[in-house]
Amino acid sequence: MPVPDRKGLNIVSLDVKDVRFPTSLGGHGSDALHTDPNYSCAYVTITTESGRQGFGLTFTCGRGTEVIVFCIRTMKRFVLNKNAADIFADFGGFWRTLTNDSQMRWIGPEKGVAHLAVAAILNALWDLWARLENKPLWRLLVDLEPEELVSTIDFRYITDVVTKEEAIQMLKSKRAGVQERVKILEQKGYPAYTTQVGWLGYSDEVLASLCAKYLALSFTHFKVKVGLNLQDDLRRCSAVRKYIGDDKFLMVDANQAWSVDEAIKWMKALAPLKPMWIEEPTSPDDVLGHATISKALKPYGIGVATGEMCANRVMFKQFLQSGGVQYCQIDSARIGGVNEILAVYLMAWKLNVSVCPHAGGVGLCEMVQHLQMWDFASLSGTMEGRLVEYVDQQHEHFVDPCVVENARYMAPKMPGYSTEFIPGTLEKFAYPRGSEWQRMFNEGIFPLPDEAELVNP
Ligand SMILES: C[C@H](O)[C@@H](O)CC(=O)C(=O)O
Ligand SMILES: [Mg+2]
Repeated sequence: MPVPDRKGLNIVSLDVKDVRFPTSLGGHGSDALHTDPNYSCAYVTITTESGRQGFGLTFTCGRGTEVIVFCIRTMKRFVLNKNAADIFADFGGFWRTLTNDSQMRWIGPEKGVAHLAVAAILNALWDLWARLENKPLWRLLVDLEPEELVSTIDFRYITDVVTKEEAIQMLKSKRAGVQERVKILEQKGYPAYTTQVGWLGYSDEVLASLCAKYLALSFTHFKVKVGLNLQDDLRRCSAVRKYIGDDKFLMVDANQAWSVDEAIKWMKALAPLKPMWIEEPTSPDDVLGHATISKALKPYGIGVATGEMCANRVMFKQFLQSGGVQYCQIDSARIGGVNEILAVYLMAWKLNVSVCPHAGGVGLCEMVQHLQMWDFASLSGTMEGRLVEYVDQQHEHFVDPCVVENARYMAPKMPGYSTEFIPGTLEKFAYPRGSEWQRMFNEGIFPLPDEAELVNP
């Protein structure tokens, strides 16, 4: 195991900040249910005795970020004064300590605010580990021996689909071609699709100009938000289909707007526009509902995608087992960090479902590219039927922003998980005291926050 020397790696601080960007002003990121999101995150910085740092975040839509910040502060006790090398040497064991504390698990377990907090902390730890190894995270994952990688995963609740031993065998069977696939990633990157054209708050004119922009950037797959009004959806999706032509791909995303029967009816109406998938047609918890929708839409060639609000590996297991999902959308900031996401990739591969990561949020594009590149190099060995979402927002705030060229993510080169903000970002966008927020309050662009938010230092 490439576990760093323990010297200097005692964790001496865990800092967390509420960071918000005023994206609702332009309708960026808007969908049927999140009509005015301010793209935000709880941003964690972990520092060791020797001054080494790891940065991690979980994505939110504005209000409520302070709740996650509080939860992360409560969880500090599980991290402070631990030695980072000890954590990495038994990452699976540490994962259980963090997610299954006998008192805190009552507010989860492994779901909701508690799990979002866990994700931010674990993302910071994985970033720290990759930095200590002087590798981008995807290379750290690829270079771990199958036994080492698998030791980071908690297999409790999923052994009926995949066991530790089976996972090791799956990874070993792919070892032979790993270096060739790494070269392919370094030379050609990984295919992306764009959601930027179709936020629900965008006017028809903006949608038209963005279609032209992303076509010129060589994108072949375009996702459009739907679900508020069928006539509007028909008009917007017809326009996009007209702009992109029949040889490109259209995906639609309802962000949980419908009941099961409504989803089927609505999608039958959109079927002539040939959407490749309907994303989050109904409640993210309704496994059997998704299976019903998948079955009903199969004859129309429409698959079902979900995962960005899937609570944990157990829910993913059921979606994958039930035939409720044809495109599995892992999210780097919702479930329990890389450790739990690896479990989902293993189950999806075994159950023959393509993983197409969700990335509509702050820093998600930066993170999920690493995970999907690991999948190509070490597990699935294929890019067939797989794409990583790309939204062109907030990249300028990252020290190592994702780079998308010719509609492909270029392989990250800098050490870490690409999660560190540039210094000015916290000064400007920490909520509510950042200079940009102060300016917007003074100018009346946003109301002063209420008491709950003000208690956040
Ligand atoms: C609120 C977010 O922008 C959400 O709409 C993102 C999403 O559903 C996606 O990227 O997919
Ligand atoms: Mg979505």
